[in-house]
Amino acid sequence: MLEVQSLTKHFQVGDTTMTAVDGVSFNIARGEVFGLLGPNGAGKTTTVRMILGLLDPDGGWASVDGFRTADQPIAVKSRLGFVSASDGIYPWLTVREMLLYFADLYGVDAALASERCEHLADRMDIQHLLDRRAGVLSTGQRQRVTLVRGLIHDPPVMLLDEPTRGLDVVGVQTIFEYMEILRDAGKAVVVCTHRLDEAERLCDRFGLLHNGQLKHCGSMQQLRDETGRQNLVDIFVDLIGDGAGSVAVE
Ligand SMILES: Nc1ncnc2c1ncn2[C@@H]1O[C@H](COP(=O)(O)OP(=O)(O)OP(=O)(O)O)[C@@H](O)[C@H]1O
Repeated sequence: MLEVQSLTKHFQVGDTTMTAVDGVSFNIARGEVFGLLGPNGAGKTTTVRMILGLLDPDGGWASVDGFRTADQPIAVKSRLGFVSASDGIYPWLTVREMLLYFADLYGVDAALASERCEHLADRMDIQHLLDRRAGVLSTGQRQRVTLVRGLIHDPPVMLLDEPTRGLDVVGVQTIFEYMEILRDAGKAVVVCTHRLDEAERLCDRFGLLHNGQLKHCGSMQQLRDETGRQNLVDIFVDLIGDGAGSVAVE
């Protein structure tokens, strides 16, 4: 469903060229949750921005549901849902108005959008918030609304960038519930995070990025067999040595 092949991106930093993403390849099937993991600066966000079509790759390609980002950016965007910790909301709209507005931006038929809005509001327990102004929501309520918004156009592929950043224990639990909804719906999901403990519980397969390169890719069992280590923290410690301190393990 999501295919990433030899994606590469260089940046010019002063007089030197640095390679932020270096020939990264992976595939994600329907109903699969893939953790794109790595310490700060590993290249996670740059990879996601190339998949979304926000950044042109210097090499390689990404395709969503058979459509390549570089060739058919609109078709790709309509098939992607994106949720990030820094998502904004429209404070003067009610939650319902905002959700329907986003559905409309994606060209979803009005009757279908209303139906989806009710269904997702039920699943994510925000029915009681639909007629409130988005600007008055608490952080946790806002998070739920943002998660619903990412699904309003029913995309087959979801990208979640640091979805648990800044959330309390209830907020983190919400992400786990959301992930079940995505799995049930057969979405192909990419979760970018440096929270290895959460990733281990959330994801079916993992891609371990370091210095722009995908060093390991596979299920937890495959990674264990490949590295002889039992968990992601130990695998990363081996991979990046002293730099492992920048990977959150709490
Ligand atoms: N626009 C840019 N210009 C120059 N360098 C950049 C640019 N964007 C990213 N980089 C560099 O590319 C590397 C990868 O950055 P990226 O944001 O993809 O990492 P990340 O894995 O998402 O990190 P984090 O977990 O800290 O968000 C970093 O060294 C970063 O400084």
